[in-house]
Order: sequence, then C-alpha cells, then structure tokens
Amino acid sequence: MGLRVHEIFRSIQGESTRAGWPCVFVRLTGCNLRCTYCDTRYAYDRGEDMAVEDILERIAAWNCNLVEITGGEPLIQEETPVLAARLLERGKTVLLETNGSRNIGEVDERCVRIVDFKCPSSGESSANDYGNLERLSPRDEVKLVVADRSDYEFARDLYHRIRRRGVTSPVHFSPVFGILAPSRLAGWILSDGLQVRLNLQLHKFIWDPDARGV
Ligand SMILES: C[S@@+](CC[C@H](N)C(=O)[O-])C[C@H]1O[C@@H](n2cnc3c(N)ncnc32)[C@H](O)[C@@H]1O
Ligand SMILES: Nc1nc2[nH]cc(C(=O)O)c2c(=O)[nH]1
Ligand code: SF4
Ligand SMILES: [Mg+2]
Repeated sequence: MGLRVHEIFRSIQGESTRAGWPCVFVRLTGCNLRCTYCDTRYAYDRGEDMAVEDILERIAAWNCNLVEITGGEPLIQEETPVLAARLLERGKTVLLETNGSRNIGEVDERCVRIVDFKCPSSGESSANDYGNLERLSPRDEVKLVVADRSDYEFARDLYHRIRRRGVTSPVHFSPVFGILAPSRLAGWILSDGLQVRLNLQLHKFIWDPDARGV
C-alpha cells in the first residue's frame, strides 16, 4: 500500500499558529477538488509511491520536531491517518492541512487538523463537510481563504457559526495571494471586530511566490 508522495522538504512554516517555525512538509499527490486559486496544481499528479516506513526515514534526516502533512488533499489517501499516528508515536508535533471535504475524525485527535472550509470563489464550497465543525478539538485550527468581499462575508458567517457552537479552535483568514490585498482583508477584520488571525503565506514573502519545495 503506502502513500503517493509528491515531495518531502524542509522549510519555514508559512501558515497557521506555527508560522515562522522550521517544519518538514510531506506533500501528498492528488486532490478531489479544483480550487480556482490553487497554488499547488503541480501536486495533482505524479509523485512516488512510498511505504510509511520510508517516509518516516526521510523525515528523520532532519532534526525537526514539527511535521506537516499536506498536498494535494491528504485525506483522499487511506494511509494518511497511519502516517500521522506513526509521527505522533515518534514525538513529533503533527499538522494536517485538509480541504474540509473529508471526515477529519479519521485522524488522531493529537494531530493538529487545519481545516480549510472553502469559500464560494474557490468554486468548491459545495464540497464542505460541515459535520467537521462537530469534530474540531480546541487543538485544531480553521483556515478560510478569501478572494473578495463576498468570500469575506461567507467566512465571517462561518466564523460566527463556529463560535456560537462553542468551538474555540483558532480561526485564520487568509487572502488569496496576489488577488486580495492583505490590507483590505485586515481592514474588514478590524472594522467588524472579528477575533480571527490574519494569515499571510510567509514563504511567499521569503522566497519567489512560485517556487516549489518551500
Ligand atoms: C495547497 S492546499 C493543500 C491542502 C488542502 N488541499 C487544502 O486546500 O487545505 C494548502 C493551503 O494553501 C491554500 N492556498 C492554495 N492556493 C492559495 C492561494 N493562491 N492563495 C492563498 N492560499 C492558497 C489552500 O487554501 C490551503 O489552505
Ligand atoms: N512554507 C510553507 N508553509 C506552508 N504551510 C502550509 C502549506 C501548504 O501548502 O499546505 C505550506 C507551504 O506550501 N509552504
Ligand atoms: S483543495 Fe487544496 S490542493 Fe486541492 S485544489 Fe483546493 S487548494 Fe488546491
Ligand atoms: Mg502551499
């Protein structure tokens, strides 16, 4: 069995509450969605089939406590929860970046599940599994990627819904890179007094925004 892996690399974590920390990334191949703004289309195909043990060995080459499983969409591969569990067993802090369309309950709760529910301009918001709202633990995080004002209003409604349910997970609002100016999103957040975190993709400021493997 194993997993189809597009790339494994070490970089600076560019997003989430762990932004700024060195992090090893396992980018899995394939995605069930086609977001209009996707910056990782190159991971829709190709890659190498690897056994979980081989992936663990590659990760161990770096002395790094933080590991993120991303893609593509990690939860379309059956063995992703096994990889997360094995990394947790090794004492790693494990982040899993997922598009919100699959059941996050398949993945160990000790893993930080970063759930990116899709806003309308992605073209994929009908894929959101809102059952995941019930499955979020305080350790998990929600990320909402915003391209324009109507996405913002959708994200704001979802944020209020999350808090009304008593879910305390951090919520990030992230502008689509090169499409929505961070200052506009910042202005909307501040004028509505939302307690959300403005998430900028740090790696796109450190390196060329089109660079792979960073
Ligand atoms: C490439 S996806 C992989 C994980 C999963 N498929 C998902 O969508 O969450 C990683 C993150 O990058 C975000 N992303 C993709 N393209 C982006 C862009 N052009 N600007 C800002 N964020 C983007 C996605 O919304 C997601 O939060
Ligand atoms: N540096 C860096 N940080 C990231 N955080 C989430 C990423 C992703 O593509 O899921 C990502 C990425 O692609 N690069
Ligand atoms: S779900 Fe993630 S990887 Fe898939 S198309 Fe959307 S942003 Fe890209
Ligand atoms: Mg990325």
